[in-house]
Amino acid sequence: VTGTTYTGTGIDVLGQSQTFKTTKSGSYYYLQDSTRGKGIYTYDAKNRTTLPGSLWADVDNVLNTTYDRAAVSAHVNATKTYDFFKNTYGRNSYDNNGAALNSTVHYSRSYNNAFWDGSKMVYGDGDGQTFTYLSGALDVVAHELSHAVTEYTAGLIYQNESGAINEAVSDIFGTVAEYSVGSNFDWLVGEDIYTPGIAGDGLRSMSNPAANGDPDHYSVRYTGTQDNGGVHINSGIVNKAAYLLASGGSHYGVSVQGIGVMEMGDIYYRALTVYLTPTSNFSSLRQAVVQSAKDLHGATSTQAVAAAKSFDAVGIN
Ligand SMILES: Cc1cccc(C(=O)O)c1OC(=O)C1CC1
Ligand SMILES: [Ca+2]
Ligand SMILES: [Zn+2]
Repeated sequence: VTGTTYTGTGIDVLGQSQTFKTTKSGSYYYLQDSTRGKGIYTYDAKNRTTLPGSLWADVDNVLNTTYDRAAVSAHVNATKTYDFFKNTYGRNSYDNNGAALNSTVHYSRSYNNAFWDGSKMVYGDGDGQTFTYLSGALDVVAHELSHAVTEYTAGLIYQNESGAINEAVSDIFGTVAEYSVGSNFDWLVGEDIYTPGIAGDGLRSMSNPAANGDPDHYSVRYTGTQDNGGVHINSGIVNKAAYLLASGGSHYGVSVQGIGVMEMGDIYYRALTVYLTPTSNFSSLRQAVVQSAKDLHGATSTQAVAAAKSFDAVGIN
């Protein structure tokens, strides 16, 4: 809408008070932040499946109802993710040209899912057991937006090894975003909105993929056809390598020197945007990450050595 920028207030899915940019037009305040790129827009699907739904309109710029929470989280977490990519990597939205960030919440009924549909992020409410409102987690929002970044850069095909890299890239930047601009950092994915009745678990674990039954070494990779050839399963192998590169540790008898979360993120961002292609497999990912570490830190740097070791530790040559 065309209007005037205001600062709205509200409560998010996690019960935290938030402020965010809104646009007043006529007698409504809309969840439209016109201060970032071509804008951040949050829509309401009203528990149906027609997309994008209607731009979220509020009468008093105060979003404190239970129904409002999913929208507050989607808008705030999209804002935080926009700022993360801009401030950390100099990337202006997913297309690096300020593309509008569109999110839809209250999609369908009890929908245990979140996805990037090629032009917008879509979040279900969850069924209250397996998931609560999926926009409530920064690492989930950044995961979904990272799918868009991947589409505009490496274009990793969403199946088999290239698809597992696509998924791991989203888990990696979801976690780096949580470390950089979020709160309660951990190596779990989606912990803030997964099984609200159970503490300490996540949809996936990057530090210990096996905790969720996912592989943490190439020798135990999934080779079946489910999940587009295991894109959310074999991502555990790459997630483990990224975790080891950031935090260090010993795995399958291989010791890795940790270089920190942000330096790991910088290396994977360069690999994604400079070297990876739609058909990259795990072996080409190793080459891309090691080369990126050399580009950024030097051929014989600690970072380059650790990058190679992190792939040795998960059996990728
Ligand atoms: C919950 C869910 C189901 C299916 C696909 C995805 C997907 O976006 O790949 C998905 O969202 C996530 O994985 C986010 C990180 C928690
Ligand atoms: Ca997390
Ligand atoms: Zn994903």
